[in-house]
Amino acid sequence: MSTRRHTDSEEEPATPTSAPPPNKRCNMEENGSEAFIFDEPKLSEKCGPTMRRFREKQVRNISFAIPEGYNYDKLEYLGGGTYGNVIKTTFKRENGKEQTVAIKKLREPFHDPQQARKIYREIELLQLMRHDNIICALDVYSPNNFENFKDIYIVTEYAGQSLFRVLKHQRDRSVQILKADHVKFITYQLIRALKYIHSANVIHRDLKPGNLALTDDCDLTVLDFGLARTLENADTTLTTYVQTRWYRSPEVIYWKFGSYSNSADMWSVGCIAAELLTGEPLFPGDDANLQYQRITQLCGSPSEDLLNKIERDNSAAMRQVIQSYKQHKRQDFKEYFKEHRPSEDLIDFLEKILVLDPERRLSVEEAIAHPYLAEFSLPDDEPSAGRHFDLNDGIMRTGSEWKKIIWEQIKNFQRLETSPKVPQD
Ligand SMILES: Nc1ncnc2c1ncn2[C@@H]1O[C@H](COP(=O)(O)OP(=O)(O)OP(=O)(O)O)[C@@H](O)[C@H]1O
Repeated sequence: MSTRRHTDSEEEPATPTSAPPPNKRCNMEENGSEAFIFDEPKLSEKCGPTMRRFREKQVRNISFAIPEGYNYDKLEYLGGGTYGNVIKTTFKRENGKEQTVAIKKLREPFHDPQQARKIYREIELLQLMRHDNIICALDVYSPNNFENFKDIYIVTEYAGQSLFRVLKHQRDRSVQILKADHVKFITYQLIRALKYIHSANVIHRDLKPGNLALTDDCDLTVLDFGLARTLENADTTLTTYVQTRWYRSPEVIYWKFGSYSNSADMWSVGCIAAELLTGEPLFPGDDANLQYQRITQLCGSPSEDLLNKIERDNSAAMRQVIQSYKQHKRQDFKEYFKEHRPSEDLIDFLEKILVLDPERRLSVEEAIAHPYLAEFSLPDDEPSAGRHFDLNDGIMRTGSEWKKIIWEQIKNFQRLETSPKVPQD
């Protein structure tokens, strides 16, 4: 049984209370956040794409529409990012069991066609992805009618504390919550999820601790597909804003490299695994230049071979710019990380992922077979998607076209057995 406490979200730690394996479990205490208790608000008339009733609730001055059937008494604020605000609540499943969920209210979903397309992708992927370590949508709704369609809510299973908060708590309190076995188990689950994601021909593009959640048992879930795209998509103008910079690969920040490939996600895995080991972000550059310096100080400046590839895929001018930066030799990883006493396997794993040339970086298939993860790896239980996901979102569409498409997407949302039932009269 987990020991859940409910206190302020900034203060509360997630603390593993027991050693992880042999059964691949690591107890983590998980916190709640602020609880908001209100007078009972009225149920609306039936409205929205699926004709449901809602109650309006304020959380941190943000108005949330809570569908009939959900618990609206106690809403906890989980956080807000670029694309929305998230609260936690529950609903009763058909079997009477309480399901804890995260409800994300998207911020200005129809601000522009690009934003609308991101939302479309996210809702599609949240229905297509079916994997233990990947979040899936239980419900999607809007309380608006088509004429004033502006608010979209996505409901996912509550997946636990964000890894960002666990790491922040470690730093703030100077405690070590994540021990070597936790680091390995978290990394394994991340790679297991990525194997599925890449096999579907999807790149996540925004892997970072804030997009990973951990349960009390140290089960990891990849959240948030807002920036993901398929490799087949014609939209190949890949801008550098796509990922939080600290976890972004050098080929994404500094030079275009062939087409943007899923090895960029592997770079993020390397940064996350190193941060799990040390407790500190690996390349926390305040700007793109400082970021580049930090990367090359550890991983070395581009080799002649890589420079040739950069020139081939970009221009001679780009090569010159890169050569004009201060040149660094690759450091000895064993020496660099020695105070954290990593295993030889972990050092080898990091060495093979934190490689500037994406063509030489470990692929997800190679990573899952690496000796570092052998303790957890069960090849028969590491599913692939079995097909490429085609999002059919490469066509340029206007804002109002996206509005119609997303309205239909919500109307036709594929409910799961664990989804809340829409009350019928
Ligand atoms: N299903 C979920 N289970 C648990 N926590 C969640 C879930 N979905 C979102 N969260 C948490 O809610 C918070 C806000 O999420 P959101 O995706 O809006 O922002 P973010 O990922 O922090 O930032 P950004 O979107 O700018 O990258 C995060 O701390 C995230 O971990």
